[in-house]
Amino acid sequence: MSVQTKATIASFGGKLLKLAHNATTTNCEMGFNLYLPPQTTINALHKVPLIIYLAGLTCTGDNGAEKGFFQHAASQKGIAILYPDTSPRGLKIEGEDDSYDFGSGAGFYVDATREPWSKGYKMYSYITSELPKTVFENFKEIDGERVSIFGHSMGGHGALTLFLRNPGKYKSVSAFAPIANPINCDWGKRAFEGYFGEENKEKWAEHDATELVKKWKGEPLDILIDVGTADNFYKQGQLLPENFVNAAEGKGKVNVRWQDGYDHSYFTMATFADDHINHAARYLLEKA
Ligand SMILES: N[C@@H](CCC(=O)N[C@@H](CS)C(=O)NCC(=O)O)C(=O)O
Repeated sequence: MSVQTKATIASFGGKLLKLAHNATTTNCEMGFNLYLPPQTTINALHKVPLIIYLAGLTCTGDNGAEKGFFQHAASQKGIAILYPDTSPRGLKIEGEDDSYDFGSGAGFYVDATREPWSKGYKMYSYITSELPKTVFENFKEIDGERVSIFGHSMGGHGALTLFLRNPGKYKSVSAFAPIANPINCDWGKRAFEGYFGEENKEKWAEHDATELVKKWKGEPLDILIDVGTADNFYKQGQLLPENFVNAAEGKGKVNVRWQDGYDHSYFTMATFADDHINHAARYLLEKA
């Protein structure tokens, strides 16, 4: 599985690589970004852990890499960052590019079971399996045994659900403004109806962080979540973090920090980026 390098950009002493590969799960070429911290160039034998950043609606792998400021702390800690795209592109499915919250840019990190989306909208398999396998094969400086995950909005939903569905696969999880209970908000209902079908409510629950956390039987949780008090999507009831916190009662620590005056944008993420990388670093470096 070869990877094509489109650009190499110096960033915080390391390298941000703009890459692409032909993915079989999503049936198209997928672009992604990979940040290699300075530790990998200083000593090629030094293996670094990886954190996967899942972006939100309308995003590609570029948004987090260019506006999240995650490379700052990652370069200090010696952590690589993988920035995937949020959906397949150009599958020529009717209506694919018509709305910002469904289809391209809105894969919701699920494997669609409903036609025609089931042809390539397999972002769950792509993120949990095909993409990391490709990265570990092509970049030997990354330690495939030490991987964490985090994300924003739709990507926060992705990070929480991938972590909760795969106990032990990821060393830690955190999120900015996650869609924490998609089966009960408009964004989630639209996506799950489209990708799974209206009738398939069991499948909906399998990809809902609030439903999943109720069933959690793994290690005590330690989840960091930032939500801005000026986040319009929170105010519209798209995020529902309180439902997640209530459902996680007795399962460990869910630290929701209400950030006064902050909105849904990348300014919020850039501001608290270091905290999320440091949260992951505790599990990827100190407890590993
Ligand atoms: N276009 C949508 C908003 C979409 C949106 O805010 N997307 C967030 C993730 S949910 C984002 O990160 N956008 C890209 C950016 O800010 O760089 C609207 O106008 O309501």
